Amino acid sequence: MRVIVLRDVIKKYGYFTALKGVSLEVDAGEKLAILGPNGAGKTTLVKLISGQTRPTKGDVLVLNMKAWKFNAELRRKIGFVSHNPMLYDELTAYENLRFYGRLYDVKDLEKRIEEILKQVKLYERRHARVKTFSRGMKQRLSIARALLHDPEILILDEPTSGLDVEGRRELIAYLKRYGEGRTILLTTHDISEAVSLCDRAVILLDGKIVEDCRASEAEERYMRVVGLEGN
Ligand SMILES: Nc1ncnc2c1ncn2[C@@H]1O[C@H](COP(=O)(O)OP(=O)(O)OP(=O)(O)O)[C@@H](O)[C@H]1O
Repeated sequence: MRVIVLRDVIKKYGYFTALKGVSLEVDAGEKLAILGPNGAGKTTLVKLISGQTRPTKGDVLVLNMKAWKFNAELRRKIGFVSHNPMLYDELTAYENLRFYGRLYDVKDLEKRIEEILKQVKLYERRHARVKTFSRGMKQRLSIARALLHDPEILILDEPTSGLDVEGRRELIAYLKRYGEGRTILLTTHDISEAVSLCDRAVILLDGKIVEDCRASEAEERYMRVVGLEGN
């Protein structure tokens, strides 16, 4: 089943065209890496799919619904993690999750929060304010938040940027384990990360998809179309 369909999508910011006619189809359960140099349009693409911005032209359908129309049913089916953890610093880990859980109407919320905090190894720190957390801990909490409502689709926009090697490895391991069975979109500058988490990759260059291949072929394709300096 196709869960994401983009047809001839153009996205302009004023006079600047960030996406120049992108078509893409993603099946349920597929794990897709979105690669490309700075400014290629990766964040714009995932913002369109997660309904944070609307296309200038073309269609963006997620689970057969227009992504940019505010739609509570669709919001509940998507989890989003970006390099900005999007957490409330003054609230504790527990309070942050309770806030989001109520927003998404999560059933058995107390139990679910306890379970997910244990999974990301933050249960012992559940009553500490987020401002006391390291960057890695914040990213683990933002994964917990994105998975709290058990979304079908997980969208990850450079989730490991700013983390050290160990933090990256750990985060990818969590995403592998808890992303199981979901559709995943991952934007990253780290091709080895893409290979480890994803089965398919697209390469964006200057607002267009220039390659669509198996993740295992992504490095060789990237070198061919973008070159080393592009990453
Ligand atoms: N709100 C905006 N207003 C104007 N231009 C924008 C806006 N957002 C993005 N752009 C421009 O659109 C282009 C694509 O940006 P985008 O953030 O999608 O690229 P990216 O591939 O995610 O880049 P990076 O790897 O640096 O995160 C860039 O040239 C950027 O400057």
